Amino acid sequence: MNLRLGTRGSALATAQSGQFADAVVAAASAAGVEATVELHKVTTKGDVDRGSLVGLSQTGVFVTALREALLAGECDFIVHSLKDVPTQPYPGLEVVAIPEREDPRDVLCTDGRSLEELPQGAAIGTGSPRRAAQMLAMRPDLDIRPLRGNVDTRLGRIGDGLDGVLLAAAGLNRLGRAADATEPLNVTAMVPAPGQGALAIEIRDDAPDELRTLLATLDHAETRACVTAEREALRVLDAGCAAPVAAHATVSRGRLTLHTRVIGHDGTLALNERNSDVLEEAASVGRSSGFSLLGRGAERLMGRA
Ligand SMILES: NCc1[nH]cc(CCC(=O)O)c1CC(=O)O
Repeated sequence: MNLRLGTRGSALATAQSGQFADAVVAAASAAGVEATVELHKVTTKGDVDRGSLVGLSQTGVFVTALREALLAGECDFIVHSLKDVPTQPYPGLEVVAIPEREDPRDVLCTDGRSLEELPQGAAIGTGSPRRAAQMLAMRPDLDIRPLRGNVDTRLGRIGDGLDGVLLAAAGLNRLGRAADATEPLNVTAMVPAPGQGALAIEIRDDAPDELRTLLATLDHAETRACVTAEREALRVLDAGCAAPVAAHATVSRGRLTLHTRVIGHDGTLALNERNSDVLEEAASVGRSSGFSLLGRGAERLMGRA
């Protein structure tokens, strides 16, 4: 099989697509099939826009161009950062695998100082309302500044107007920049974004069985259950990647526990919901968490009521 993997051109997208391509070749070889994977570069609107995340009118700007290239037959499959993928299904496409998740945590990157060591009023860059609000809940004195751009650009701002920046551990790890993470933030203080650290592999729904079967071997059931719960909560809350909504599921002894948090923009008010059940009920755990939060006034916190 000679396969074409559609990818964005950013360093992070290229790194994670390249790593996944290697995994596909290895999985094929383990199954006694010879496969090659060639990266096909696609430019997306999200790579061009440089505004703050909050300013984007809709979620999914990073994924639409890739999906169109896949539907047009320019490539055979695509790899997304799951947290950038809108919750509604896309006609004609199918998520065939969700590989094992990377570190789901957010990290603080500074010149070496921990969060505790940063002075009163220190300037922290993030374009994410979820990160901003939870950061302010921990340290109300911090000066949260808007920040966008690729990981390199963001790291470059440390010591250049900013004392620190907030990033996903997964992105740094995939770029081989784990050493730039000064302090990983625990998932209770800084609940991650739904799907953070996970990838979603998409094919056309008329993809050949051989390709479908090969990619499906890279699915990780536990990760799939966790992100199903997280994204179902997000879907019920009708929130996108720019909303101050956090959801993180873990699995222990066959049970899945989902922690969902909706935070007011200044971090002073938050609603938390914890639900757990067997893995098979992942979607219903997410759904009931979302509905409980709506019943408790989540819409007001999200600024919609
Ligand atoms: N919204 C940008 C984005 N989309 C995916 C990642 C990397 C982390 C992941 O794969 O979940 C990042 C960068 C970041 O949030 O620091």
